[in-house]
Parts: sequence; structure tokens; C-alpha cells
Amino acid sequence: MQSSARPYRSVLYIPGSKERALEKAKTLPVDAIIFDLEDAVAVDEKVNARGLLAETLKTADYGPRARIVRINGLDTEWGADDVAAFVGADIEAILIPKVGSAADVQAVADLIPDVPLWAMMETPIGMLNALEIAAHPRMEGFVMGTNDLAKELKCRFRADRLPMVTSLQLCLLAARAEGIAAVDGVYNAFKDEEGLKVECDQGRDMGFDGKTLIHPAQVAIANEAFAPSAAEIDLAERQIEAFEKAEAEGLGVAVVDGKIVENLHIVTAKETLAKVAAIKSLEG
Ligand SMILES: CC(C)(COP(=O)(O)OP(=O)(O)OC[C@H]1O[C@@H](n2cnc3c(N)ncnc32)[C@H](O)[C@@H]1OP(=O)(O)O)[C@@H](O)C(=O)NCCC(=O)NCCSC(=O)C[C@H](O)C(=O)O
Ligand SMILES: [Mg+2]
Repeated sequence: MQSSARPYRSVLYIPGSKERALEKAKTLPVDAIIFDLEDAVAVDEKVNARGLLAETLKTADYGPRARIVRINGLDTEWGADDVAAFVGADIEAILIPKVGSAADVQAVADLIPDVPLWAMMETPIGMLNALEIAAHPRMEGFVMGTNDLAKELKCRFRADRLPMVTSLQLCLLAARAEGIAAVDGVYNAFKDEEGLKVECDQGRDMGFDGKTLIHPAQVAIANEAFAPSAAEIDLAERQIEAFEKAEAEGLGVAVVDGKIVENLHIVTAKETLAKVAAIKSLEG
């Protein structure tokens, strides 16, 4: 499945050093897994985690879940060896942390052929260069790193994420302009279901494909928030039916629920139904 067609409602981080979590992930209904070698892994465990993860991915069956490996940056002592460990591995993407420019992407591309690259968008310079990063020929997805971003911006965490909205939207604009995936940042309070739901709904309203998660308890909420709702599916079906009828009558516009429906709305309606089909196919 191509990145653009694949659902990314729930994208779960798993520390590459945690064997139990690596095992548990095989049973979780997530669309994608980020196997993390960066911030979730302590310095003393970096090398062991890389070895454990590389071996695990050779044999473990993660089913239809997209497998994404987050490496350490090339400016660290581990980055280049992390990349080397996954050359030829059966993974969907390498996720590069703290990307600031297209040159940062190219530096990883030079070390590993073919595999798609994703970027952590989490620095001020990354925000300002979002379009050139998204436009890199190997780039297929953005992940918002809202913890690092808050640290760099020196902003406060607020329930409405107002201090981050410009950054979130800059990345979304760049991702949509280049047709790549865009996944929202994590919600740190993993026991706060109501807060997570509010933030998922905000991310979905903005246009993100899904949310990155840190705990299994967050999966169901993200899956629901980022899937088309029953009302959205029903509306999409009725819009398509009404528009086809209007077209057959030689009209270019239909009316559904008192609102006009034009060809552009049909594009969205068809995308909604395609997403439903992609989710069904992923869930088997
Ligand atoms: C947050 C945690 C440290 C909590 O761990 P723990 O106390 O072990 O949780 P539980 O006891 O409730 O766990 C219950 C079972 O679930 C498994 N588990 C827990 N977390 C995960 C996970 N992420 N993936 C898979 N499985 C998980 C436990 O093993 C238990 O299993 P079992 O015993 O079999 O029942 C922990 O959740 C955790 O480490 N989460 C990941 C943290 C992480 O990855 N952080 C880095 C990414 S966030 C980031 O860096 C974003 C970005 O860069 C930015 O800047 O914003
Ligand atoms: Mg980060």
C-alpha cells in the first residue's frame, strides 16, 4: 500500500529497547508503529536497542501495520550506524528526527537506498523549511514533534495548542502541497482520555491523517477520531448519488441537506469512501 493511500489514524511509538512492548505491538489495532531508537531510548541502551530492533524486524510479524524506524540524528554518535542497521530491512520508512532542511533528508538518503523517508517536524528551522523538506523526492510523511517544538519555541502547553497552530498548519500546508502523509504530535497525559479525544478532534479538524501515540490505551480513541464517522459516510454516499442524478439531468450542481454539492465536493466524498475501504482492508 502506498503511503498516500494507507491509513495513519494511530501511529504508536515503541521504545526499541523494550522487548515486552515490541511483542505487545503485534496484537494492537494500530495503523503504524514507530520503532524508536531516539528519545525513548536511554543513552546507555542505544546500541543494544539498535541490535534488538534490527533482529526483531527480521523475524517478527507485525501484520499489516506500517513499520517505521526512528533513528538518532546523523549529528549524534549513533545516527549513521542506526541507518546502516536497516539497509535492506523490511520496513515502510526511516523517520529522521529534528529535520531542518532538505539537505538533512539527503544526508540520510545518501546512506540508504530506496526506502521512503519521513521527517520529524519539531524545530523552528524545520517549520520555516517545511516545503523544501516535503518536496524531497524520497520524503513520504511528516510527524509533528510537539514536545521538542514546545521546548524550542519556549511556549506553554495549552489545551487549545494556540502557540503551535502556526507550526502545525505550516507543516500541513507543505505536506498537502507535496501529497505526503501528515501525522499529529503526541498527547503526553496518556491516562487522560477526554483530553486526548479533544486533541485528536482538533488534529482531525485541521486535516491531519492521524495521531502519534505513546501508550496502547490511546489507540482506540485515535482510530475513531481519524476514521470517517457514520454521518460523514452517509453524507458522502448521498452527495455522490445526488450529484450523479443532477449530472444525468444535465446539471452541474446538486443540493443535499440544503447545501450545494459541486464536483469538488464529490472529490472529497470519494476520498472519504476510499479511506473507509482502506481501513477495512487494513483491518481485514
Ligand atoms: C509511558 C510509558 C513509559 C508507560 O509504560 P508502563 O508504565 O509500562 O505502562 P503500562 O504498565 O500501562 O503498560 C501496559 C502494557 O502496555 C505495554 N505498553 C506500554 N507502552 C507501550 C507502547 N508504547 N507500545 C507497546 N506496548 C506498550 C506495556 O508493555 C504493558 O504490556 P503488558 O505488560 O504485556 O500488559 C510507556 O507507555 C512508554 O514507554 N511509551 C512510549 C514512550 C515513547 O516512545 N516516547 C518517545 C516518543 S514521544 C516523542 O519523542 C515525540 C516527539 O519526538 C516530540 O518531540 O514530541
Ligand atoms: Mg522529538
